Amino acid sequence: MAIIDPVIEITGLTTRFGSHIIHENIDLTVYKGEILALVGGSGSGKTTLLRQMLGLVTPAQGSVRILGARRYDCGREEQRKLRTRSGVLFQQGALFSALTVFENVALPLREMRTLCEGTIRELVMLKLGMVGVEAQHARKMPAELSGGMVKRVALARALALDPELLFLDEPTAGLDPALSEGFVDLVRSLREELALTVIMVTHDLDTLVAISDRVAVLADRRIVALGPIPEIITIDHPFITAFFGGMRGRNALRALQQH
Ligand SMILES: Nc1ncnc2c1ncn2[C@@H]1O[C@H](COP(=O)(O)OP(=O)(O)OP(=O)(O)O)[C@@H](O)[C@H]1O
Repeated sequence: MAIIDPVIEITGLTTRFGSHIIHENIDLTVYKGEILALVGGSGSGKTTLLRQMLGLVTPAQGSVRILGARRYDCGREEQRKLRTRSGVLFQQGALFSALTVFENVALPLREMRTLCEGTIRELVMLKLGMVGVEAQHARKMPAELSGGMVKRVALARALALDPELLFLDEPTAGLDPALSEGFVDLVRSLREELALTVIMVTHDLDTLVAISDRVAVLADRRIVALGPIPEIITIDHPFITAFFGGMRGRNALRALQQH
């Protein structure tokens, strides 16, 4: 896969909540077609950085360019377009509990206000099929679904508008290892099929090893390491040593060597 075009360009980004500085002068470029994983300790600002790429948290300083547009300095129409070009799977509140599976996936399509009911129906069923959810589940309520199925439906909703960028916040949290593996395989094949760029926050080493092309490590308010895993693990930083050096880290890295 040729990785050349930058689709996200963050430069000189600083984030403050009151007197609390979360990020300081961060630069990060994400390239078209790659899966970039953001890792870091609890509270290091991973989710906040993801939300800044999505236009949900304004940085104190710096610039965020998404698909060539300035995220925090463009008109309303441009903002709306950018939103439709990004799909998001948040860790919490993945689905609206009062809506059926069908209506959850239909929601972003209805918000477009341009599609007729027949087209919406076709697209919803297509997206559910893409993530391996059978048509019979479309009428179910989220509470009737297994954890793995909820994630798949949320992914179908994230893909509803055919996004170019897919943002995943802890996509495998709460799934057992077999379900995690299935979900990771799904993301990998969708990336190939749909030419997606994926930005993912994860604590899960197995997921990280299985699908990330590059990893960005957030610590000390900065990105202290950025690159493929074999490069990252050579960097001498306490977070990296603790994260990759434990028993789970060693097991996950062994899996990487066997790939
Ligand atoms: N809206 C907000 N107002 C004030 N503080 C915030 C806000 N959002 C996040 N924070 C603080 O910013 C810091 C970074 O939060 P963030 O959720 O980005 O970290 P994280 O790396 O994703 O953590 P975790 O792995 O625990 O989810 C935390 O100290 C958090 O309390």
